[in-house]
Amino acid sequence: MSVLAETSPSEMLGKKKLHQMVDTKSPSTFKRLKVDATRNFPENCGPFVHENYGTREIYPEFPSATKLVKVNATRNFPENCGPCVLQKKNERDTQCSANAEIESCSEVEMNVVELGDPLSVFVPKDMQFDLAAAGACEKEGGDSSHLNTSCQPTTNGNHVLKTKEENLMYDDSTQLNEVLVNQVLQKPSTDTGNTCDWFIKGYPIENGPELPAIVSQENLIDGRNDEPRKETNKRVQYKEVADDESRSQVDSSSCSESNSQKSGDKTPSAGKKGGKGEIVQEEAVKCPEPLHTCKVIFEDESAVMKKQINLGVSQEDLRNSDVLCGASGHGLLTEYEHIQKVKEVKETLKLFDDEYTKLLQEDKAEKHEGRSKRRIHIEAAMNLKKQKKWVNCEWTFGHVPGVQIGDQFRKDVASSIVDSGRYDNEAISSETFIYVGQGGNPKVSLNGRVEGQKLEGGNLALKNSMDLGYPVRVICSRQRLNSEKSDLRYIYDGLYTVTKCWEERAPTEKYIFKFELKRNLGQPKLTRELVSRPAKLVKVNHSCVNKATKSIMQSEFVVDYDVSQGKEKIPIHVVNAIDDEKLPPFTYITNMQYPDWYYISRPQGCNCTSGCLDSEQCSCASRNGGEIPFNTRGSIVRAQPLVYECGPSCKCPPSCKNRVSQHGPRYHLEVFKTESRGWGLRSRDHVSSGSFICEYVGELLDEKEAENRIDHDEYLFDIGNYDEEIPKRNVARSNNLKVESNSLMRKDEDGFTLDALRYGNVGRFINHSCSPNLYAQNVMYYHGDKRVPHIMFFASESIAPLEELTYHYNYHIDHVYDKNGDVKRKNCRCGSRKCEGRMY
Ligand SMILES: C[S@@+](CC[C@H](N)C(=O)[O-])C[C@H]1O[C@@H](n2cnc3c(N)ncnc32)[C@H](O)[C@@H]1O
Repeated sequence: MSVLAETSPSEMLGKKKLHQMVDTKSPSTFKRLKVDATRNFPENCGPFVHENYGTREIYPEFPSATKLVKVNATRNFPENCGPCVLQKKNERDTQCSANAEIESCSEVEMNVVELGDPLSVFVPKDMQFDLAAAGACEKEGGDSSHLNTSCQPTTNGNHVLKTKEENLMYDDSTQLNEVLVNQVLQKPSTDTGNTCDWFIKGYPIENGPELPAIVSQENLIDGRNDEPRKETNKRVQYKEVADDESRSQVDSSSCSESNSQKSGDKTPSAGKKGGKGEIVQEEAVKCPEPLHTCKVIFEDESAVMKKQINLGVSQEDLRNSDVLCGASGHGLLTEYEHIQKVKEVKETLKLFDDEYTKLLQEDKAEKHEGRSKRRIHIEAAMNLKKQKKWVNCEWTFGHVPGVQIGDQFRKDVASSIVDSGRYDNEAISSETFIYVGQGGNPKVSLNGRVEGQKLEGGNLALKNSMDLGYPVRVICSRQRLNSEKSDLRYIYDGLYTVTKCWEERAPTEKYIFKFELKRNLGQPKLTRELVSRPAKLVKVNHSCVNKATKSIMQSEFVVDYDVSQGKEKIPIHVVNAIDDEKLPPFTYITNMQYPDWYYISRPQGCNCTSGCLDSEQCSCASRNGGEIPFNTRGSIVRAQPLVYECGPSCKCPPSCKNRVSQHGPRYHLEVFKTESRGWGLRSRDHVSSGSFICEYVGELLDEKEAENRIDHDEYLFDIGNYDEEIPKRNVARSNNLKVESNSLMRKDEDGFTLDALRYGNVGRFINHSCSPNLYAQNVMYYHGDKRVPHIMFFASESIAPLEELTYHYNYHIDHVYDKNGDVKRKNCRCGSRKCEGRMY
């Protein structure tokens, strides 16, 4: 036997194996060690812990707990407590935080979301355009301050992804691209009374009656172009839509009888069927009230339904409409909405300007008296907020509705952007620049201490934007020559995409993040009247920069785009920024490989057809002490000796909330080469505490076979060694449901081992750390043999993106032996402050 307790001489021959943690950090599985597993689960440490700035608060939602427990948030597994699970969004998660953001305008401050916060970048003046030289900003009164309070939901990744979907709203599942345009406002046209003059952008209507009075916005755009717009051969046809269906897709309450009648006039659908390749239009109703939902099905995405309404908006405004150029982040604003937004924003800017000017005068007077410390732009913004004059309070990707390229603002703009101007950004060309991440800037350090930048806050957000391909708004700053500092102007430059990001050593010797941003195509240029392009173009050789600085994120370091070869739902990249080594070969498997001799016994499943909602009735929950061990977000509530998930023998659906780890990894995991520990594993996403990471999958070996493999023991993992004891207070909740015996009756000779050397999954790359952020959880779901539980890794704390994922191997020093019975030693290189120096 490989890992031996002090006492048994017969066990002095054997191999080293990997083990789950057995100390206070996780349930015990360690063979032949006497470990009191119950001390992980004391009576006084309840479930459902909520992290909030060091105070973890029990979340009463599920199942029932009401007390507050103060826990040192930096510890993985407090001695008396299981893993801490984020249960409830904190206040910042759910509320518009524009106040706080505006108040804290000191440097680049971008709201951070756990995943994918597309954001705005402020480009400081030293790489900006010389507007004064170009004669811009001459009109004092014409410049407006901008008050665009994009209150970003500072929330978890799921929310943001959802937001993205809400904005994109393309449904690939349909044969035709289907675009749901929410809240398409339809107001009475001034010249036609209660009618809505819809038109289809740019396409000739061949099959089907003509639409009335089509004044395409695109025609207006074409008018400014010398180039004639190409005619397309796309045909527009209409699908027959039953009145009922039509009405239900628009707002039935507001579009009643007259709509259905007029749909006969306006929708040339009657009698025509939408065939393959046809555009199918399903709305074309006249509606005196705003529609709430208007369903439009297009042959392709570029056919955008628009509405021309005389709103007193000049053609100039319309020409500047970048929606028409496809530059909008989501491209789904109708002309009407856009024009409305432009008006709205302009009005708000004007109000802000007035308020700002008023306060400026007051301030000047106070300064004169030597008593002013006011931040008037914030005051002005807050005054407008009180008057409920803020606009664009929803988070949106892409352009801010109503803000057009070239718009100038007097002071700090969207809540996500704050003046910087002190970072060494570099312009590469008129379309590309290198943006330096936030933090670690000696120019802004208050205490003179300069620290390396971290992949958090705005830096993380930018990286996420890169990964997700989200557009980033860029705002440039400039100060007019010979003008006062208060006359700093910001100019909206449009959308950019983060194309690269890397880490490099700054002159301060600290590491900083750099991001390459490229201007999105199809956007109106900042014209010469507005800006002149940067005078100083600094040429940077990217590859040199990256190689010299050991970039960890460049695609050139990706040695494999999916080590799982499509077997996992989310591809797993392999990156090596250290040397030229490739990943040693192995066969990727996603399920434990059972030997022929092993009999897979089926457990008795639950009968909950509706998804184990009633944890008191579910027999799987009863095995877990009457509780579903996961919260509503699928995070494990606490470490347990054994967790029972529902499985193939259960009647509940795959979506049952008691099936978490069996669905495989949910995060973008990445195998990467470490400096001194071979390959390791990390997540490109933020991981919240209690989240499932992956299983440790390998060949199942019996004791004898494991001994045979002692010379190649790097990937051996002893399993099934644990004391199963469910805390009494939980058992008490199991009512009269049958609870299986908790006694494991484990004998040493029953030992099983997993070997992931030849066959394994991503779990085989997880290294040991003396300060781990994962723990190994025994989970049962597939079979009923408790000697062979699944080894599932869960996060024992929140983990930042790209932080290495580790667990404690739990070797006992001087108790790992080689084939000859000699003690084996291995130094630990986990690098943590608590490192014990030796792994075994
Ligand atoms: C399961 S493998 C982990 C993946 C491995 N690093 C690789 O390259 O495939 C275990 C082996 O990784 C190395 N290792 C893991 N954690 C380590 C640590 N903290 N210090 C030194 N070596 C470590 C040891 O060689 C160990 O036997």
